[in-house]
Amino acid sequence: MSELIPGLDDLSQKGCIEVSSGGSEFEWMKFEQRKLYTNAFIVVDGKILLGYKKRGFGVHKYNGFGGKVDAGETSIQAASRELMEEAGIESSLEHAGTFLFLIAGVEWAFHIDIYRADSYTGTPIETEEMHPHWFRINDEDHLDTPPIPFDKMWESDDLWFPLLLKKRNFIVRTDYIREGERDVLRKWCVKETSFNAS
Ligand SMILES: CNc1ncnc2c1ncn2[C@@H]1O[C@H](COP(=O)(O)OP(=O)(O)OP(=O)(O)O)[C@@H](O)[C@H]1O
Repeated sequence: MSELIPGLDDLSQKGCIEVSSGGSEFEWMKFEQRKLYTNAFIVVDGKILLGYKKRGFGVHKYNGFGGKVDAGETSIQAASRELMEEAGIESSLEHAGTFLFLIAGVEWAFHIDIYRADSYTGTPIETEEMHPHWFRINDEDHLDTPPIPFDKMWESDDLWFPLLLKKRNFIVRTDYIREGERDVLRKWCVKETSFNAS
């Protein structure tokens, strides 16, 4: 039985398989409040759509499309709204994972609901916040499309992307520190919560 991750629902961790963890020499960071965010990934025909963030938090990184959940909105409503605002597309999103992210210097914890979809309608467009690009998800197909640019993403993304791409559900906690201009991963735990791969 692996350690329960503090800050994430205990029940959802029951019977989970720990996929990876690190930074056991450090304590999990404390936090007083959490803010709800979303992050949506479209995976179609061997490719994933990521956006290059042009401004704000996580600027110059590639990521899914998402943002804060507004008052009066459910998380999935926020995820659909952000996907339209940031990429100009609509999609039927499925919940893929829950991600708790702390970073030294930010007083709240980011509680991020991660969504995925294998289809969408519309055409991805560049918006004020994001520039969309397709990346191949393996090295067997679409060799004319670049691979996922993990070196230009959050350092922890490659810990849970394999689960996202295999359609396995997961929970993740990552604690980061700031070193100068860099955000550095210090402690993490990734658990798979569903074992019914499709
Ligand atoms: C390791 N840490 C992380 N790993 C992966 N993704 C992360 C993340 N930490 C934040 N994210 C995502 O980054 C976006 C920020 O959203 P952010 O631009 O601040 O929100 P929103 O669009 O509401 O902002 P504006 O108020 O319009 O500027 C949002 O998708 C959120 O899920």
